Amino acid sequence: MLLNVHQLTAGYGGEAVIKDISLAVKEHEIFGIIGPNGSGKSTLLKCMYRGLPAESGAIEVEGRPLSAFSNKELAKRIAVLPQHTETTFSYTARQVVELGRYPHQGGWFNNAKAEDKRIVDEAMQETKVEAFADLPMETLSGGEKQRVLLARALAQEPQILLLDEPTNHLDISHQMNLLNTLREWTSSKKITVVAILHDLNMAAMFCDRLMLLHEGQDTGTGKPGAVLKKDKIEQVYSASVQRKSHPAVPSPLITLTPEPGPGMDEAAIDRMEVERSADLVKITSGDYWKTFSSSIIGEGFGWHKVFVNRHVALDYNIDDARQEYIDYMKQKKIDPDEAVGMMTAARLENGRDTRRTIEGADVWVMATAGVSNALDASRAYEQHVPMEIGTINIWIFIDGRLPEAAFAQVMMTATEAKTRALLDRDIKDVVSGTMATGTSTDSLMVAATQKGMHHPYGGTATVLGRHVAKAVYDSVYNALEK
Ligand SMILES: Nc1ncnc2c1ncn2[C@@H]1O[C@H](COP(=O)(O)OP(=O)(O)OP(=O)(O)O)[C@@H](O)[C@H]1O
Repeated sequence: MLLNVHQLTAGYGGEAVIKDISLAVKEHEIFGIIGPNGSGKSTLLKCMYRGLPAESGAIEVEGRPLSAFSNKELAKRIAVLPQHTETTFSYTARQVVELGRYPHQGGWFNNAKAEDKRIVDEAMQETKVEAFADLPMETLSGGEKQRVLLARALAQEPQILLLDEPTNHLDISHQMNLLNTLREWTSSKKITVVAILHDLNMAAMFCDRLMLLHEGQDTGTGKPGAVLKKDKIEQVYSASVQRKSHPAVPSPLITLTPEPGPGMDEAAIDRMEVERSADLVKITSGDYWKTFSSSIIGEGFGWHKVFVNRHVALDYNIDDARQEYIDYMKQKKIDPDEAVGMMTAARLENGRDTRRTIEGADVWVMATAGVSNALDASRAYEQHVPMEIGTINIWIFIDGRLPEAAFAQVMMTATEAKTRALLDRDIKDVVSGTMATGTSTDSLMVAATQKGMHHPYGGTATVLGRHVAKAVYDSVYNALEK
């Protein structure tokens, strides 16, 4: 282990701020320290660079006690980016970076050698601060200063970089750049990073391991996914959070949940406004519904309050259908960010809806069903039918609270019920002649108020699932009558 901390207790004026902390940082890893304000993160980091003596316990670098290193020896191994840096003299940015070479020099920096110059240049390039080289530090912005100080730490060519909130003052793009650069340096420059980070999501994405401090104690060290547990974060930070997966990388994503505002009133479904014409069916709600949808607009999970099913010609074929739909919505004075939008070539007036309010479930289903391109899913691989907007579009509104898994279960339940309606209406695959299970362009949306009755599951074994299934079956079956 490169850096070992054994049962460290330290603080100020005889009062322990961090208690019995042990950790071992491996070579070339990024080790993150997280925790609320005042939990002792900076105090722990200070001990690691000998900025604060330990009351008890020990710290070793390369197996040697920290106290055994001369200042210069230590500075060749450890560079620090502290939280607050006051520069009393007026240095230019370049002079500040040159200070980083001090531990490697025989004397002061006026005898800087070519090698030092090269390293300073490189550090300034890496942190993109060459443009401010000759400007006095005090004229730089907070983020620019931060990058110059990082260049100084880098110019020190340390094995270990200790960073106290390195992303402080940096905008999101520079935060991302810095953390990407640090990750890259762990392999290209073989450095090891210990960083205090406030942004839990950045910490999760960039750190190999995290330590979560709470009131000076380690609440657990490990991989980000293991440390950033919802219950633990809520307890340590006294905040209500949601934990999800990052949509693009395998990393947890922690989001704050604000105190609930004035919620939806009772009978949310009854208060929705329905507008019907040959061109569109539009349902408007005063409140946002949590939606899970396969639609062209408002797809995936989201929160929406306008629901549009739009009629298009059977030969509708536009390259950028999404953009065309957005333009259509704008023309109709509908905000596409607030809307779920589907399209169909089926006649909207043949659409059917079913309301079921029994056994505590309150479900409303609307379906339009065109079956010109009905097909048997098990035979679809044989077919080369051009995609038409035939389409069975189904909307399911639920006045209740559902976890995300229940949204997926409701989708399955609804799909099964839809298929049964097609079988009972004797709808055939237009190519194979076998029984159709759907059409090639069906769409489905589940919307829930996320208030009131809790429905943990949405399968057909549940009250919710049974009523969704029946309402979908009836709506699709009756819509197919025409
Ligand atoms: N020089 C000091 N003298 C006395 N008390 C101090 C000193 N520095 C910090 N403390 C106290 O030690 C506790 C931990 O502070 P520390 O700076 O280590 O917390 P932190 O987790 O880094 O907080 P933050 O997220 O706010 O930066 C705080 O209660 C703080 O007031």
